[in-house]
Amino acid sequence: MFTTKLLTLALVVQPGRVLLGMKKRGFGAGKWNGFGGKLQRGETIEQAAKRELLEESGLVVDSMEKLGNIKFEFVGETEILDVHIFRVDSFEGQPTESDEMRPQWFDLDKIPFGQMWADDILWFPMMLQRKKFLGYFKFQGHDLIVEHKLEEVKEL
Ligand SMILES: Nc1nc(NC2CC2)cc(N2CCN(C3COC3)CC2)n1
Repeated sequence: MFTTKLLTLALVVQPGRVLLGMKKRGFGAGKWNGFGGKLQRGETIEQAAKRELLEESGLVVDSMEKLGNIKFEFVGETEILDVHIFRVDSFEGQPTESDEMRPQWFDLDKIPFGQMWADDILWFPMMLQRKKFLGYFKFQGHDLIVEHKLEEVKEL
């Protein structure tokens, strides 16, 4: 019996660079990632993605597109992480450090995949090319992908 946890992930992309945050605590601490978290009661996934980006980076979304959905399973655990991935192309504000995240811009040819979740190197290129994608990853612990599927789709 699996339970599913809905999570958001927003990647802020400007020409030639992407904004990532160093996660300072909690799940994924010590890794660079986009900005996101859980839904609050009564929130749509889009509303949660915008709220989490604002809370974690200080940025207000002007335009955002849903590009991906990846489900993550961990061997021996019964909770599936259902991550909805958004690309933000325009925003207001300056990236600001929060309790959760320390933001930093990265040139697209210098994305620190070695300090990110192991799945990122596989789907980031699709996100950067604005391709829509569905994925499934099975992890053994936090570092080893034992199984995965990743496909481009016409619509999510
Ligand atoms: N890039 C990336 N990869 C992941 N891989 C799976 C872990 C193996 C998960 C993931 N997120 C799930 C966790 N979420 C935290 C913020 O609140 C919870 C951020 C997005 N983000």
